[in-house]
Amino acid sequence: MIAQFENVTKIYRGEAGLKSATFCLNQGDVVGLFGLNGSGKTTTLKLLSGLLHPDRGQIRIEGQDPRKARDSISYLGDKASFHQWMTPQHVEDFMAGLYHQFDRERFRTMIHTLTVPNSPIGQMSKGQSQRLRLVATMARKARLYLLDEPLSGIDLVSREMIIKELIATWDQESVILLSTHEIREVETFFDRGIYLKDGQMVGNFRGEDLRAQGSGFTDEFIKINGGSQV
Ligand SMILES: Nc1ncnc2c1ncn2[C@@H]1O[C@H](COP(=O)(O)OP(=O)(O)OP(=O)(O)O)[C@@H](O)[C@H]1O
Repeated sequence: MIAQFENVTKIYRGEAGLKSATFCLNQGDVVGLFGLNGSGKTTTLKLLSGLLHPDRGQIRIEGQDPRKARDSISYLGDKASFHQWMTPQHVEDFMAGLYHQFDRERFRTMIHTLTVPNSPIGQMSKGQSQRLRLVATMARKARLYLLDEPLSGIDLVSREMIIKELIATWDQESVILLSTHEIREVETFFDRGIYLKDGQMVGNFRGEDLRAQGSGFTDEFIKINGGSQV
């Protein structure tokens, strides 16, 4: 087991953003974190990354507090992380300077396969700069990859290709936790899905169990959220 999230509650100004959530993340799994806007996905990812601290409960990454496990965690947040003037080469040098476990070769391979242009970020489209941020996050050697909405701004046709490439170049010695509400095009890539609704964890299913019942991650999402997929 890589990560353990036990009875975790996060309170924002008297209101619970996340209530008593419990789950484990195991090596080799690609796990989806599914929920509507405001359901608690970003809160969960920030808690695992050590950016937020729980008000109740316990989080362990390989037995340690997330704040002490920073080298094991690679986090793609919702905020832009690089300057507008930076090209992929600048990003590569910056990341390699910051993290000794940065794999330049993997970075270059993914830049090529995800067709990130060789131009400054300020001249890239939203989807192109999002691809670059995703590549930079995944080229770090880590045990836990936390990807907050990595498919946002990526066109419908490219989403499947991007997830496919991401998994094809992944060594499977870690776990990927990926939040999205765009499940349909990529649902076959998830081993497990964790569902959040109004800050509560309302489901934790293995893909193979759902398929054995003739269901899938999208079907469960629709069941849980009353027919709405954002
Ligand atoms: N900094 C904050 N201060 C106060 N409330 C917050 C803060 N961050 C999140 N919340 C609240 O916590 C709840 C969960 O928010 P969170 O950002 O985790 O949801 P989400 O599932 O990531 O949503 P989205 O899909 O819109 O990104 C929401 O009700 C939100 O309003």
